[in-house]
Amino acid sequence: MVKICCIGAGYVGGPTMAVIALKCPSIEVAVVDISKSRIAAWNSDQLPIYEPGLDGVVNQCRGKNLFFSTDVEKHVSEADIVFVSVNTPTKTQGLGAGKAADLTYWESAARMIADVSKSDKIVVEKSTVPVKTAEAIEKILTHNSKGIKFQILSNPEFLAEGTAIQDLFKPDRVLIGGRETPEGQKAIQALKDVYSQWVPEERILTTNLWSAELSKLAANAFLAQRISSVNAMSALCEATGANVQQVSYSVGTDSRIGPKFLNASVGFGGSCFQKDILNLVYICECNGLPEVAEYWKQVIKINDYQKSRFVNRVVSSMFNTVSNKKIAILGFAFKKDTGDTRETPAIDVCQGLLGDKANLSIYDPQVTEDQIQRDLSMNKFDWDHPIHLQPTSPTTVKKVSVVWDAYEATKDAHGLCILTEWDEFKTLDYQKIFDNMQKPAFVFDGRNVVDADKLREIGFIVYSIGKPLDPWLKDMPAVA
Ligand SMILES: NC(=O)C1=CN([C@@H]2O[C@H](COP(=O)(O)OP(=O)(O)OC[C@H]3O[C@@H](n4cnc5c(N)ncnc54)[C@H](O)[C@@H]3O)[C@@H](O)[C@H]2O)C=CC1
Ligand SMILES: O=C(O)[C@H]1O[C@H](OP(=O)(O)OP(=O)(O)OC[C@H]2O[C@@H](n3ccc(=O)[nH]c3=O)[C@H](O)[C@@H]2O)[C@H](O)[C@@H](O)[C@@H]1O
Repeated sequence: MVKICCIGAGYVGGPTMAVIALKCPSIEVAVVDISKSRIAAWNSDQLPIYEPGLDGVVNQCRGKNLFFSTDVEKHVSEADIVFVSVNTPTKTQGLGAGKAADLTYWESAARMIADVSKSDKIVVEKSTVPVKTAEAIEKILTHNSKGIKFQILSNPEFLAEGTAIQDLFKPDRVLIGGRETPEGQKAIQALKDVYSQWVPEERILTTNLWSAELSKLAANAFLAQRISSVNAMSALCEATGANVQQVSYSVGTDSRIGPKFLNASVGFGGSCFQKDILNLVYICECNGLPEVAEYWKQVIKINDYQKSRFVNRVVSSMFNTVSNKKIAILGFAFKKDTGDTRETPAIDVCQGLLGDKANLSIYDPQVTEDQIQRDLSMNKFDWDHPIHLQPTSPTTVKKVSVVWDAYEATKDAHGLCILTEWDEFKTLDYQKIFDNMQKPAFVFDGRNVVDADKLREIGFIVYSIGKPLDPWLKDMPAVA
């Protein structure tokens, strides 16, 4: 029986391995992690991450051919294929701080693999890593190998949170990069044999190592660039009276451009887009390509601009001050159908409003009070380290309350901001909300989820990102 071990039981390691176990009953899959609480949660009814459909997959395989364990060394030493899906955060100190990937966790995993291995292994990069990481890993493994042979493969993951299970069941493609030697090709074939249990042959792409590593950074950069492009247009739409949804639709019907990923928003979030683009920028700089680095940096600059533009709009509309005004925040996760708050635009928007002395009342159906308080008090990039290494008791932000209901959040509020596109925000009783708010009552829709015309009929002053402005808002320009 082929044995797979995955180091890192996070958003990628957990769902990916659960699907491999489900689709390949003849393979034994162990997912290991240094975080005891995470593994305990994977072994309980309350999984550590919220992902539609994940419970069902885990329940079908756990205890049969899918195991979660903190016994990292035992499972690595027994495995034929070792996936590494650990954190690759942005460096916060030293050379390349604020841009380069911090490979501390990767390196310690590689050293441990070399230490405990007693048989030949295929080591698979599942984490997103800088180009040429495989070469560094190869060096660590071969210098410490005691004669054992390792083949390194790059097999980046393209799943998106909230749709992880369907993305894994029906991926657009699976990408496997390996050495162009007979041993490298044999390793590629071994991994192909795993995926081909459920992924059509033509969707399994094979390349050299560096193309696979770079393709992952490139794919995320292209996706994020689309959002920054449409968000840049949203600012121009507001200035000219165009409607960004109509513009996106018109642009996206060109088959060369395509309709997906053109929704204007308060900004993109998530653990990877910013981190991976910064990483790409750093690689370009290291390779003497400052113009290319500058090009990709703009994607992040526009994203930051979009978030601060939103905050300025809120403040300027409300007579240029939100000091001691209650502002309701609906949605804190970085997108709907996940409880993940890593790099969520809500953090920057909330911090911007707190900077103007607002009182915030926050509601998100999947994010806990503890998580929100941690996010609002944590230093940039600290969130991307294993949970047990993060600050344990961050200070509570006093002007923030977290409630479990949208009606409670909006009661007596002067304004409400929609920051995540949760479906339930479309069908709230906005008449009831209006009746219980201070007047004039404002809605700032950062995701274009509400029917602005209906809300205006009720009496709200409505701002919808990228849409023609209410006369009220036109008279109050948001100048920083
Ligand atoms: N979250 C996502 O949707 C996607 C993430 N990625 C990439 O996958 C990688 C992992 O991301 P996530 O799963 O989101 O991170 P995560 O933080 O959810 O999980 C990483 C896990 O690795 C564990 N870990 C760290 N060092 C370890 C070690 N030496 N031994 C054992 N366990 C260790 C941590 O405790 C943590 O549970 C990153 O490189 C990320 O860029 C790629 C595609 C999608
Ligand atoms: O490497 C990764 O981590 C993953 O990053 C993204 O996945 P994810 O961040 O989970 O979610 P997305 O659906 O891409 O959304 C990212 C952010 O962009 C925003 N977004 C997305 C689409 C859009 O049209 N407009 C928009 O503002 C979302 O609200 C969210 O804040 C990619 O879509 C995945 O392919 C990739 O594997």
